[in-house]
Amino acid sequence: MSTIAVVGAGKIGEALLSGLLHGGRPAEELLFTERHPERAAELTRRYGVAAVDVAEAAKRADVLVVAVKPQDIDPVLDELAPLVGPDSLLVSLCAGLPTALYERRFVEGTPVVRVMPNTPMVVGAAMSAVSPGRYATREHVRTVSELLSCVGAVVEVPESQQDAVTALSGSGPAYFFYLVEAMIDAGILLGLPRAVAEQLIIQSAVGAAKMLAESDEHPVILREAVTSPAGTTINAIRELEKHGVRAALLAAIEAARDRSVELGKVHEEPERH
Ligand SMILES: NC(=O)C1=CN([C@@H]2O[C@H](COP(=O)(O)OP(=O)(O)OC[C@H]3O[C@@H](n4cnc5c(N)ncnc54)[C@H](OP(=O)(O)O)[C@@H]3O)[C@@H](O)[C@H]2O)C=CC1
Ligand SMILES: O=C(O)[C@@H]1CCC=N1
Repeated sequence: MSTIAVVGAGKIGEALLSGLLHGGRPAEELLFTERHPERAAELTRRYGVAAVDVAEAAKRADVLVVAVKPQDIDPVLDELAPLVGPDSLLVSLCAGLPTALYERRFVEGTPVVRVMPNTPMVVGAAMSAVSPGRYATREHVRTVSELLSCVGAVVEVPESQQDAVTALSGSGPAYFFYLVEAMIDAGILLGLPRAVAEQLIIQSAVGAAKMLAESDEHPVILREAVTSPAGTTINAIRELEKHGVRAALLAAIEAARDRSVELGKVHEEPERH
């Protein structure tokens, strides 16, 4: 039995707890820390997982998952520093923060694995990318990858690619939700009842995602199969091109990557003496 503690059970921390429970991990093997007692009580009621303080989390957990906002990391590092060491295993889900930041603040040799997951972990369909820090061994990477494989797919990438991964799959679900939201609005514009528009678009999204995942065809081929000569789809595609939607996506994802880099830079600090 191994215990996993999530430090900061907000959106992604809760998604991880919920996904692990959904994947069959017993509640007794999970812990979390939260700074608002009402939020902690609500999560314990909802999931049957115990809320503890950071000291207890560090003492009892085999894997400590840090899931606070990058802007909130400093006090968490200060709290964790005297409690962790080479026998611990730290997992950071924080966008932009390099493993080197943790390594600088912790006892030398403390293993850290950087992970960029995404919220579909609540339904066992996450995409998580893992990168070992300087002191993380293959065994540490295996432990973290096995843990995450209970809540979706896992890929290992060099840490230098994590800002791009964050922009692509970390934020990725938001782009799809945004697209779905806009397409539902289009249904309203065309006079459909909202409930009908929602059903049409969500089922089309699920169907398209299933085809992307299950067929061997490239997305271009799948799109071409919908685009009949002189038909309806090509008229829509022409408008998408005219409005620069492809360029907008490239720029949007580049901006997300830049923000991830920036979040890491804010924490680029000189060695503490
Ligand atoms: N949301 C997402 O889809 C993804 C998020 N991430 C990363 O996960 C991290 C969390 O993001 P997200 O879940 O969206 O953010 P949230 O703000 O929802 O969650 C962060 C949680 O940490 C709590 N917290 C802050 N400081 C402490 C502390 N000292 N001790 C205990 N708990 C604390 C916050 O409490 P409070 O409410 O008081 O602030 C909050 O509940 C970020 O670093 C983000 O980059 C990574 C991949 C995807
Ligand atoms: O928006 C964010 O900063 C986080 C990281 C990836 C997804 N959500």
